[in-house]
Amino acid sequence: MANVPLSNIDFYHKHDTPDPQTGNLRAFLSQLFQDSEAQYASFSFTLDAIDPLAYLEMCWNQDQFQFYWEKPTDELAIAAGGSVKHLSAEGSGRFNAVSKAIQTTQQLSREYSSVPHPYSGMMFLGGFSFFNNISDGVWNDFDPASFTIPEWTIIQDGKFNLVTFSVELSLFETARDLHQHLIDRFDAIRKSCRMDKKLNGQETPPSFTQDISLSDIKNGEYEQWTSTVTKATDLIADNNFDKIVIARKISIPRRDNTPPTQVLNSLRKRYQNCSSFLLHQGGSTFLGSSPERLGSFRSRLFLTEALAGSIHRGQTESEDTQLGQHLAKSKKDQSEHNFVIKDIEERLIPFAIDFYRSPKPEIKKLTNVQHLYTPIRAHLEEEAEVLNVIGQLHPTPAVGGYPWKDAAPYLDELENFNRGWYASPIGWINSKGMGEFAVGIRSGLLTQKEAHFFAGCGIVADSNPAHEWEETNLKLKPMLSALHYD
Ligand SMILES: C=C(O[C@H]1C=CC=C(C(=O)O)[C@@H]1O)C(=O)O
Repeated sequence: MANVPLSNIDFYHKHDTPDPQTGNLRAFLSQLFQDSEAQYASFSFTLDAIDPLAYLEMCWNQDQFQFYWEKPTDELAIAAGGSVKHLSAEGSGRFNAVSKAIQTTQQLSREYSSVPHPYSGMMFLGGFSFFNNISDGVWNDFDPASFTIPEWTIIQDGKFNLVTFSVELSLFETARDLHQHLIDRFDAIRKSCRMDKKLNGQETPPSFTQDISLSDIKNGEYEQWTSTVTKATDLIADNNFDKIVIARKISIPRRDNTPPTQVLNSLRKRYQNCSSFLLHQGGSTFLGSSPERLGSFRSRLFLTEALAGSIHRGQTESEDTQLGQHLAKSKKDQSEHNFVIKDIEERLIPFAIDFYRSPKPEIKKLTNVQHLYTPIRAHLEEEAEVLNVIGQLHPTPAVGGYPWKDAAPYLDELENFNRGWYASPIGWINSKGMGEFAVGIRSGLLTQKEAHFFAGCGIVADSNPAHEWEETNLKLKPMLSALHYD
């Protein structure tokens, strides 16, 4: 978490560890091996004072699934690694397919926890592609829907830490073998934490600062952008649709050696009210710091939001306030924002018993940009499946268009790249029916050879290409800075 420095790791072997003398765990294990339906199991134990990002950094394994999520203002951080099971799907039915696969896996899973805690138990970590399928080879490591049950998860919830180990039971012959495995995993975490203290005493290898700035990137891309935005406003004037979100992709050869965990460390410090995320699979890393929540859910309560309409931050407090007021009054930004509210509410109707939003947008201030922001709170119907709700909301007009069915066919033609997982739902679900999905914006994809950065903005009837260009530059800044590209 932001207030726990990377170097300040400590870890205690407490009374509730998988100690051979722990009666409850032994009883659970022997029952587990008599349960003919059980195929997976998870084991949660408390930990003291550990920064999940520090642990992930220390045991980073390029060849394995790795995950990180942190929203400092919510005091929640999740680090995870390894893969017990991977669920994937594609096409328009991918949300439903993953939802069903998760339910089936949960029915076959058993859970032990040394403490009753909402974050104990198995987690499903992953996300979805923007479109039903992915046509660009740079996203080869990411399926259109991809969720992993990690081997280990460390969760920091406020000041409380929990570690969970998940296993596939067929890999263990006896309860004793599994018990030994848990002891070994626990000891390995302890040892790694000791090693980390040494590692943190060493100098971090310097990363090569790049001589690439946003003004260099401008070149021919600016002319292309102007013509794309003009085409979009022409299509709006011809009544094809009301709004479309056009994005840019910048691809740069990778010459820096900044570890992804360091990028995340810088993002979580600078963007405390954002969800900083990292998904590493098959050697590629998709990461970012998203200000936009697509949905978070706890039981039947579902929180989502409209986030659209942007302006830069001021140099002084008064300039900043004036800019915020200007944004709140801007007709162009209001219309951009209102399409998002209207569409989210329309899409929630089939799933919600009721929903509420404040009548006027608030201003959400990030380090370099401020947005119009309207939180929306809904109570879902008993039978609503949250991943299907997420699938219905995606893409909101904050990243897609309005009406989406009319704008969608033009997006491919206007943007000259496939979005992959950019602007898609990224997040987690746990065994208690809690979860959160951010919209994967302010993000980048790191492959072995290249870094790809994405940023888009909402185009409405009176959008101006030059202003929108500057807005995308502001939105690119967090990732470019975190990777030393500015
Ligand atoms: C599409 C992006 O931002 C969206 C979220 C907030 C504000 C936006 C805007 O003002 O255009 C965009 O709708 C992006 O950052 O890539």
